[in-house]
Amino acid sequence: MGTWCCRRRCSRSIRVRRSSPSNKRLAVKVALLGGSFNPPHVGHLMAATYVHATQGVEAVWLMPTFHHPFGKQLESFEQRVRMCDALCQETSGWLQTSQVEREVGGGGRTVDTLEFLVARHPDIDFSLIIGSDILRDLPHWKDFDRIQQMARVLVLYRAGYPAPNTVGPPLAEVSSTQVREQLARGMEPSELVPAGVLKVAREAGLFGLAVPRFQAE
Ligand SMILES: Nc1ncnc2c1ncn2[C@@H]1O[C@H](COP(=O)(O)OP(=O)(O)OP(=O)(O)O)[C@@H](O)[C@H]1O
Ligand SMILES: O=C(O)c1ccc[n+]([C@@H]2O[C@H](COP(=O)([O-])O)[C@@H](O)[C@H]2O)c1
Repeated sequence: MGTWCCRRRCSRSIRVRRSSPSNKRLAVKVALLGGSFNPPHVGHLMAATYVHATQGVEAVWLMPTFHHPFGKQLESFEQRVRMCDALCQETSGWLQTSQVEREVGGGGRTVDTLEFLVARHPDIDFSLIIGSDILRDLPHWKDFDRIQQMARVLVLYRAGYPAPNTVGPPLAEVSSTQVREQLARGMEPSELVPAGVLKVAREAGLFGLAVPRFQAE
């Protein structure tokens, strides 16, 4: 049995078991959590952990957007990848960052990313995680029907956004917007963001944070 990694240039070289492509029952199951991750927070970690714990997937890939389809202004892709990697450090290795959206390029539409991933990894069964807040945006997504043909879509109940047919209990009431607001007010959002993620943000001076003048070697 060989090993298999989330992508050729995975930002973290964690590997999971590889299944035989000829035996669908042994296919690797991977859930994708796409997002801006500006910054990643404990809500993302809880969402990924819930899916990993209950939905029979071996890995969850965080997929930071390269070009946001709706033109959101974000910190650089590289810094968001670094923060996602720091979030992944909170797990035993089943949570990984995928930089696939940089590779796919284009308008950052999820259907295009999925087409790319399905072609690259014929031996993987993909699920797509979305929070229930996203449901209101779906009419503006490109080809959501096609997405549903390629992946099982898991709609998690994001606290504050009740909707029919969500999976699981309400998850944390936390957002990147709330984190950015706290940082802008000079607060330390240490209850919303893992310390390792905040460290990356501080060291890089993201979200208007002052870059420390002296950093330990
Ligand atoms: N607290 C949460 N509970 C459940 N799902 C979440 C939560 N936070 C984010 N998600 C889901 O994670 C995905 C990526 O979210 P995103 O990176 O845009 O974070 P966000 O907190 O919604 O950011 P922002 O406040 O900047 O809009 C989306 O599918 C979103 O619904
Ligand atoms: O495919 C689309 O048309 C589409 C439109 C808007 C958003 N998305 C994706 O939805 C995910 C969550 O988006 P957001 O705005 O909550 O960060 C992220 O992976 C986006 O690329 C996808």
